[in-house]
Amino acid sequence: MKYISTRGQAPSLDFEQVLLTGLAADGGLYVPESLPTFSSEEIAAMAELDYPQLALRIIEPFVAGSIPADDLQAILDETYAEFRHDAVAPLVQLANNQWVLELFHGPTLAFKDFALQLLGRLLDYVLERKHQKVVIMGATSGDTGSAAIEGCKRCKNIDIFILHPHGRVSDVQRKQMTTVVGDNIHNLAVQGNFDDCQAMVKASFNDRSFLAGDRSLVAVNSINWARIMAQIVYYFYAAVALGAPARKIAFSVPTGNFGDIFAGYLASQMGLPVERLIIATNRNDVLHRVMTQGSYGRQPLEHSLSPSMDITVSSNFERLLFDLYDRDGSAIAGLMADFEKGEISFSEQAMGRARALFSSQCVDDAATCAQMAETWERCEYMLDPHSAIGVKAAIDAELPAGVPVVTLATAHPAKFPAAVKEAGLDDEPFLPHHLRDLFDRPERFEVLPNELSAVQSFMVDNLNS
Ligand SMILES: Cc1ncc(COP(=O)(O)O)c(C=O)c1O
Ligand SMILES: N[C@@H](CCOP(=O)(O)O)C(=O)O
Repeated sequence: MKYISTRGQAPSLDFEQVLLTGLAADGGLYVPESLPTFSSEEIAAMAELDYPQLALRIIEPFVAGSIPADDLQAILDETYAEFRHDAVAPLVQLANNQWVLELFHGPTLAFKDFALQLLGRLLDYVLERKHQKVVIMGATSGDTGSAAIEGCKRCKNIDIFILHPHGRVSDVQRKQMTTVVGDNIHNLAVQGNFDDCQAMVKASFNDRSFLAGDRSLVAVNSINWARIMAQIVYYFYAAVALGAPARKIAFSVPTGNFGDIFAGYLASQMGLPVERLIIATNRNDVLHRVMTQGSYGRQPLEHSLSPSMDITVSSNFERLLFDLYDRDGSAIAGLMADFEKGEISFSEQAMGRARALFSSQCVDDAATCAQMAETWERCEYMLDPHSAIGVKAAIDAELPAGVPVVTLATAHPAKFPAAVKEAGLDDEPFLPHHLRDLFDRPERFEVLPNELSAVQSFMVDNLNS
């Protein structure tokens, strides 16, 4: 399997190379040159597989040539054995044709664990064999950071630097990152917002010269292809459990960086019968504006009750654009250059293609709280604010009668106790046992100004030899 850049000017890479990088040299994002596809019979047969077996079935074609299937299965078994639910990603029914797919049973209580606990192990496997050390740089609005640290903390060939917006992640999210102590783990609280942190990460990938020596810079954000790849699996898992391929399934996906929903798009391109992908945003609604107005522009970032989705530059949207524009790298390079200068508009043809599969909804904080309260009162089911945005969008979506809609429940409510309180729920969310003493653990993090040079100097000064 070869991977090519969305901007058409970078060398193509194999899986091992794409795992060990971030942005392509031309500033684009790597995508597979072609996708594996599954027939209806093959999809029906997936019902027999448990989660790690299904993961092998979906992931193996993307990895082929880099990691032998037996080794990959062992890595997948170990990764998902760590989850706290036998089904790994259980489905819960909230109402007729309304389901949630609980993606928060991993060690750090968010869907990021599905990809990042695997990514850590894949990196460890590859780096050990290559006797290579790398530097990881990642930006987080709260969840990627802890999942990446948890996934990589055992890898002695990695130094990991995670940038989070100072004071803008929940206390639980911050503690989950900053209480993991190790010489190779560095938490940087940047005096800016998530967009600032993500821009610094991208700038560092675009010019890696600040890292003297031969250490490669590796991404843990969803700009790394392996992140997206791992997230395709649970779309198949949920859809098959609800009767695919004999019937179509819709998904509602709380969206920020467009990584999770892009994985759903890929599942549909690989043969899964998907009726609709609902882009559910908080009031940072750049993607909802794309769908309703056909234009994409920068907006001031607003802080909301769903902080992990406080994002206004949605990285992976470029990967979808690449397909919407017939995989024309120079068209994408042109669009992204214009986006740097201001608002861009998309062609009628591109928007028509997008609207054939995607719809969107923006859910503000008041509606988020109302949905959390309604679901709690009706089924005693506690949603986290991000998942509540997905459920609200699922309920409001106009779908053909009888089509089940699955909302991806992307985080555990105990990560966001303030939002649960604000929603007026008469119960508290409890952290699972392994995190019960989280607030007693000592923290370590560095507060840095919102300046690239300060962040890069910190990284260089704190690299382990
Ligand atoms: C809890 C939670 N839900 C939803 C999202 C949105 O996912 P994505 O960025 O892949 O669109 C994120 C992170 O961005 C998240 O942390
Ligand atoms: N919500 C994310 C933001 C980063 O997105 P990613 O999927 O590109 O890593 C977070 O919690 O950090």
